[in-house]
Amino acid sequence: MTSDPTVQPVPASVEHQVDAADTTLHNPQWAVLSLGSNLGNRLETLQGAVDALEDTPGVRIKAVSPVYETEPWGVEPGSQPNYYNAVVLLRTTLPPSSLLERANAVEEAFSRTRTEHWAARTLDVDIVSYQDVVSDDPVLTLPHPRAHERAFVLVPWHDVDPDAELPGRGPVADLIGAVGGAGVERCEGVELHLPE
Ligand SMILES: Nc1ncnc2c1ncn2[C@@H]1O[C@H](COP(=O)(O)OP(=O)(O)OP(=O)(O)O)[C@@H](O)[C@H]1O
Ligand SMILES: Nc1nc2c(c(=O)[nH]1)N=C(CO)CN2
Repeated sequence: MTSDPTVQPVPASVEHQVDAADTTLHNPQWAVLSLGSNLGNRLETLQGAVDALEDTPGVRIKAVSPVYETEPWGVEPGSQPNYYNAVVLLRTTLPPSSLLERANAVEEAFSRTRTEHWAARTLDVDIVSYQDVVSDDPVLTLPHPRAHERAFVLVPWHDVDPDAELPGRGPVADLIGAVGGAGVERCEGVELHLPE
């Protein structure tokens, strides 16, 4: 025990937070991100997003999926251009909130503007899952609350991790069986690359 009167006792809640951050720092966690673009040069934008994510301290991309051309989900058919979609698997020492901040910063770097819900966009970066974390916080819901019904997420994820499971929802392969693969076409001859 210190007798220094300027030293205040650290509340147990803060100690737990510091311990949790320390554990994350020494134990990189798996996260799955979904990338989408349906405005501008879609391929260039997705490649730029991969590069920017890989350039993030505390983030290492382990796999990048094939690129799919996909029909816009959740909006009137024909009301928006088709998307290019892909999924990246990464290991990260960032906590989920910092990974979301970085994802939002990468979107903004590609001139993403927020207009109405599910509007066309230059770039969308969603956190599909972060290890086995389950949270209903609206600022960061984990896993992503609509991932299980989106073939444009499930199909590329399954390509890079055939045994993947969506926490609370089950194997990705089974979820694909349930939603089907309609409106999701592999772009032959088009690839995203991990920076050297
Ligand atoms: N898992 C998540 N990944 C990314 N954003 C999330 C997540 N959970 C909650 N959000 C919140 O959702 C807000 C809106 O995100 P965004 O504008 O990208 O939605 P959207 O892409 O149009 O729709 P959707 O969420 O259905 O993909 C973000 O500001 C973020 O705080
Ligand atoms: N095909 C497709 N449809 C979407 C997408 C997307 O990335 N791909 N993103 C949305 C909002 O996140 C809404 N609809």
